[in-house]
Amino acid sequence: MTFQKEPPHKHGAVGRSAIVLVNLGTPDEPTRSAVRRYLKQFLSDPRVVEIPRAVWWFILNLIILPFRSGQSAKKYASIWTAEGSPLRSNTAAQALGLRAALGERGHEELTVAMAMRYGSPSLPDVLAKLKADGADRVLVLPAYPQYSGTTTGSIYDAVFQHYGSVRNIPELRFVRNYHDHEGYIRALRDSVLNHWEQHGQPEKLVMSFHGVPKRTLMLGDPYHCECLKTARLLAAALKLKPDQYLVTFQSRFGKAEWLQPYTAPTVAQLARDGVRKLDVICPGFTSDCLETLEEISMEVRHDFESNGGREFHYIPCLNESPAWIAALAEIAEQHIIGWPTQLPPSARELLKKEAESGRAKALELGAAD
Ligand SMILES: C=CC1=C(C)c2cc3[nH]c(cc4nc(cc5[nH]c(cc1n2)c(C)c5CCC(=O)O)C(CCC(=O)O)=C4C)c(C)c3C=C
Ligand SMILES: [Fe+2]
Ligand SMILES: [Fe+2]
Repeated sequence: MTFQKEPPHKHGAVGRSAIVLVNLGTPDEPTRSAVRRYLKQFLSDPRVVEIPRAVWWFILNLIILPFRSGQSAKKYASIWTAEGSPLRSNTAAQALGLRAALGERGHEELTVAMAMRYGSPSLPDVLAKLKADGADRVLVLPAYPQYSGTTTGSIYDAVFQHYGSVRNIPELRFVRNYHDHEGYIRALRDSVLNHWEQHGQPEKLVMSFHGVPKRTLMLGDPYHCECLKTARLLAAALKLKPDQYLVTFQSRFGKAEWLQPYTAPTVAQLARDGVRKLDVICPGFTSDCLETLEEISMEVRHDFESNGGREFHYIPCLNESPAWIAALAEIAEQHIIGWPTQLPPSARELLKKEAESGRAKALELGAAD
């Protein structure tokens, strides 16, 4: 093992605190080659696909990547905006919002950055930049409310792996989940109630979560359980009776059985059973992305309408909603207990001097990236 080279530790150097909001990641462009690069990194993660490496290498490189890259690129093109991939721009906006919210709560010393597990800005690059800018306390905040080894667990892996070659490791803290956090449930409830104020209440509310292979549930992954708890709490907050809502799982990948019931066939069946007005919300996604904007709001909408459904509404993700940013700030605050809130006077002096010597930009790192 060789460790990364660092300048000698400066006596009395000022430590800073940082939060990294980490999301899944997304391609850099909606093109076949960029999607291929992204899918290759994503689907080579042993946390995501638990098949013996040698077997998977052939399936991935000879079947999945050649066929899926082009198909997925077309889907990405259908949701791309002037700001790029919605997942990335939404996560960046959340990081900026979180920085502002924490500032208002008196945490002037905190830096907030966003990073992606796959693609850019890459988690190792962001962690290295934070360290270079003097952060010696880092809170890793995954963008996933429900813990799964396939998502949250994989972010932890990438963090551990990065610091495996660092000599002077910062203090690390991790958010594990917030599927039952009051602020998160409140933000979801407000978003549904606002929607109903404008569009009226539907006959049924479908809560659609991203699926995982059923096998991972049997092998101890708590994800399924946490999704069901979120759904129960949201239903209670909305005072819904059991026959007014359903929990489903979307985005099945591959041939194996995934968590059931599957979203698309369930919605089609509801339409055939005579449901005319339906709302779908995706509480497991905190940012709108391909899986919500294309799969739910386009494909599943089509499945509903072509089976006799009349009125389909997709309720957007929390994205930058003020209630969600406030909840994120609460979640972060609950994990940084004991960290200094204010910059010590000596640090203010130092920042001033560094600003004068033109290094201010480097210290003002983070969300602006
Ligand atoms: C919200 C939690 C998520 C879980 C759990 C999850 C598991 C999981 N996903 C795949 C395969 C794919 N997912 C893809 C996109 C995608 N997945 C999530 C979130 C979770 N995935 C998000 C937010 C996104 C959207 C990314 C974006 O750029 O907008 C894709 C890529 C798109 C496609 O080609 O369909 C794949 C592939 C597996 C195998 C898995 C669990 C084992
Ligand atoms: Fe996924
Ligand atoms: Fe999908």
